[in-house]
Amino acid sequence: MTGIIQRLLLLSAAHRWARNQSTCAQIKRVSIEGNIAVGKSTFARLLQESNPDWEVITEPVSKWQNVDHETQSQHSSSNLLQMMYEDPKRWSYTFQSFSCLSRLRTQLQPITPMLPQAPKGAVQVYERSVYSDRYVFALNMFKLGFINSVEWAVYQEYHSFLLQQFGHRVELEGIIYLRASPQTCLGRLQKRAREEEQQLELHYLQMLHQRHEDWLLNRTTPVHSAHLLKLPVLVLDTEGEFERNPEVRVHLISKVHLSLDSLTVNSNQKVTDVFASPATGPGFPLWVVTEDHSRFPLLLKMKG
Ligand SMILES: Nc1ncnc2c1ncn2[C@@H]1O[C@H](COP(=O)(O)OP(=O)(O)OP(=O)(O)O)[C@@H](O)[C@H]1O
Ligand SMILES: Nc1nc(=O)c2ncn([C@H]3C[C@H](O)[C@@H](CO)O3)c2[nH]1
Repeated sequence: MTGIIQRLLLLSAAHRWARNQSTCAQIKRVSIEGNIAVGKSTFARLLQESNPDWEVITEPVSKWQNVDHETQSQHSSSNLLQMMYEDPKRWSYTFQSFSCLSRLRTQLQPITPMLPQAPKGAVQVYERSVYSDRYVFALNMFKLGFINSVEWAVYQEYHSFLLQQFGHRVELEGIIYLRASPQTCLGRLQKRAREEEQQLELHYLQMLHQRHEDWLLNRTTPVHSAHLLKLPVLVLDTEGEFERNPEVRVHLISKVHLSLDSLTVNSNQKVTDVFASPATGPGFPLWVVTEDHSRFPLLLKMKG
């Protein structure tokens, strides 16, 4: 009984909190998009270094390189990224299902507890998103004939369904598009020399470049949510060296700051539940769930 009363009190306090100063309304979520090897990870690292308060979430590449499975009761691990590049017709659909799932999982992760207290505003930066999964890569694999029309229909159906179900939880407030020519990306890809990418040709990067241009610049790619249509896109020219050139770096990072300042964030959500943190150790003991199923740490200043 005491438990129920405590829960009700907490819920009502959480409602007050949500009305007054919704933490979720202060978090800006952006994804960094761009061609293979354009410099997303590098730029994400530089953003993190200049904004230690931000939460930068990298692309789950290692998950794709190590898919655990059982073969005749033996534990095994396979490199799906490599399999997809070696035999795209056989593995592209499997790859897109898995990459989409892993991106969804990443975007649904609870925020780090200290993020809402970031003095200059809470920002989450994702390296790619469930959106590029569909409107760049899966679409490209379909156009190349590596995903057939049935697979494409199935992928689109569950992608739309998942996005509809998770609603605001997977929405972004903006996109940073790192833009460079496919030739430049090929040069960086060769310099990085990731083993699985050795066979990649300029033509593939040219196609991916066009998918990015159509989605983010020309806005001619049909998208399936009104939110995406309105999403602000910051285009950064990354043709030049920014890794070692501090002037270019500062210029690009200040552009990100400027555009983040102008972004509006997601609207206040009603609190529907409150729960104790499952994690041990320091952090926030209480979390709230909002009507769109998002979870946020409860930052309450309880009166008297
Ligand atoms: N502006 C730049 N100028 C020159 N080299 C760069 C620049 N940005 C990144 N690089 C180099 O290019 C290579 C690829 O960069 P990075 O791994 O950041 O690309 P990415 O976009 O994250 O790749 P992926 O699409 O595979 O995730 C790295 O060797 C990096 O050091
Ligand atoms: N087919 C396919 N679909 C995706 O959604 C996707 N996302 C990333 N990649 C490839 C690009 C880099 O080689 C490597 C790391 O970004 O993984 C993808 N490939």
